Amino acid sequence: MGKTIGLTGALEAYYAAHACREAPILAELRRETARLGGEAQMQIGPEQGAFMSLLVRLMGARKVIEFGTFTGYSSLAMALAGAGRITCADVSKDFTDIARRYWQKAGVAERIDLHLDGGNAVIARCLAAGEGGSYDLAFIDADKSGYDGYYEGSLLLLRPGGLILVDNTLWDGDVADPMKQDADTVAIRALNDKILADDRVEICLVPICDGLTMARKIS
Ligand SMILES: C[S@@+](CC[C@H](N)C(=O)[O-])C[C@H]1O[C@@H](n2cnc3c(N)ncnc32)[C@H](O)[C@@H]1O
Repeated sequence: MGKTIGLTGALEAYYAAHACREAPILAELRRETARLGGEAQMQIGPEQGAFMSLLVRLMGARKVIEFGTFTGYSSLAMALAGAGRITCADVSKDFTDIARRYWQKAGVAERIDLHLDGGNAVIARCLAAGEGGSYDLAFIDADKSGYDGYYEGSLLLLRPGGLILVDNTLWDGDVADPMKQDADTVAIRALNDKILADDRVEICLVPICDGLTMARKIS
């Protein structure tokens, strides 16, 4: 067995109470997003937001691209951590209207470029604008069938030493259940296998929230 502790019951509650301090504006966005109902479960957890904020700060990440913005939690967390320019791709105006409101409220809106478009179109636009090799960090959290394309696009957009974060790589446990053969699970499993064998990156799959894979572009 591995060494990663399972979080259930009292320990899970203890972890939730001690994992991080959530900024008031992020907590407010979490409360507003919860009012959407079931869709709110798409939002990253506060501990993941804190982890990503630390990574942005530790790397001094200035230029970030995000696939899947939803109501803006991850982008807001990274902007508050000092990311200087965040390119966001999302296809939903309704969800990202909420994000825009919170970016304004937090005073970071001028540092975020939202493209209301699919992730692949945004990659193509960034590459056509000569931005290949210029990003510090990419966060992949959009449609699961698109993950492989966003991963390959991120490798083109990142500088050597840049970091890709791939969300949901444990997919609620379904990746380890051979009975689960739906398209999203199959896509995530395939990408996990590919990243594990990919010598373009150094990796660690961190079992935070729904699983977050860190892949550092080597050269
Ligand atoms: C899991 S949510 C993102 C959560 C967000 N990172 C956060 O912290 O709250 C996934 C988002 O991907 C968006 N999406 C779906 N298909 C997409 C596509 N082809 N390109 C870009 N975004 C897409 C959805 O509209 C949704 O807002």
